[in-house]
Amino acid sequence: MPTDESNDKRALRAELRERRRTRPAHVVDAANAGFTANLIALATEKQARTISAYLSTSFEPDTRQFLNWAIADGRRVLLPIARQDGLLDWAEGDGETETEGLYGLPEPVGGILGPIAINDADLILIPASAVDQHGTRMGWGRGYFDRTLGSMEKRPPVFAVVFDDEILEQVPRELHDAPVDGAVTPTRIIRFS
Ligand SMILES: Nc1nc2c(c(=O)[nH]1)N(C=O)[C@@H](CNc1ccc(C(=O)N[C@@H](CCC(=O)O)C(=O)O)cc1)CN2
Ligand SMILES: Nc1ncnc2c1ncn2[C@@H]1O[C@H](COP(=O)(O)OP(=O)(O)OP(=O)(O)O)[C@@H](O)[C@H]1O
Repeated sequence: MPTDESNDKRALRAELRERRRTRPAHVVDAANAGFTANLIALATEKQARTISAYLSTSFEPDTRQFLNWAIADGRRVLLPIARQDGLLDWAEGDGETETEGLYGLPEPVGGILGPIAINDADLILIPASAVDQHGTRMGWGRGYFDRTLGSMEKRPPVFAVVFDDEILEQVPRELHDAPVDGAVTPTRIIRFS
């Protein structure tokens, strides 16, 4: 039976998804310039040679300008490929080729690395629908990143990438939820703990 928390999450996610879909284009453009600047600042600060991120859709915080910078700067970029079994494979991004994966999300092409490839990352940038002041993160409801982070013995810094109004007072928390160390928004780099 679904718990109260999982029902709360579903309702909240629907609201957050709607907010992303209705954000005016000029607001999104300004936000994306901020994401790029803050993601570059964070990767530079962490001296991250291998960075795990995601290929954004048009409703998500833009990672593409950041990824282009990272690749041009000689950094290795790992991007997720959603598997049927709930795990994530990874492939290196080349800044050009991509395809549509399971669920219609953009994914890298070729050179599939298994789930443990994430262990090479010096910095993990993950999608989220919301995070709260304690670093509790809510994703999009399939548990991919909870499973991925939960399987890691040693985690590098993990930052969620969210719009400012997705930093909430409190996010419903379930036992399997893996907390994040911080969040990157268009205006701030936030550290929890
Ligand atoms: N660009 C991008 N790539 C990504 C992610 C992401 O959030 N963004 N992921 C991040 O994890 C993984 C895919 N995660 C997914 C998470 C949920 C659904 C999905 O269909 N959700 C349902 C709601 C499910 C529920 O509430 O139970 C839906 O949207 O209708 C699809 C993919 C891997 N790749
Ligand atoms: N470590 C785990 N092991 C097994 N199942 C898990 C794990 N983490 C999450 N799940 C399952 O995945 C489903 C979705 O979980 P939840 O609602 O927390 O996802 P989410 O955090 O929104 O997703 P994501 O991590 O993909 O962004 C739940 O049914 C949960 O039981």
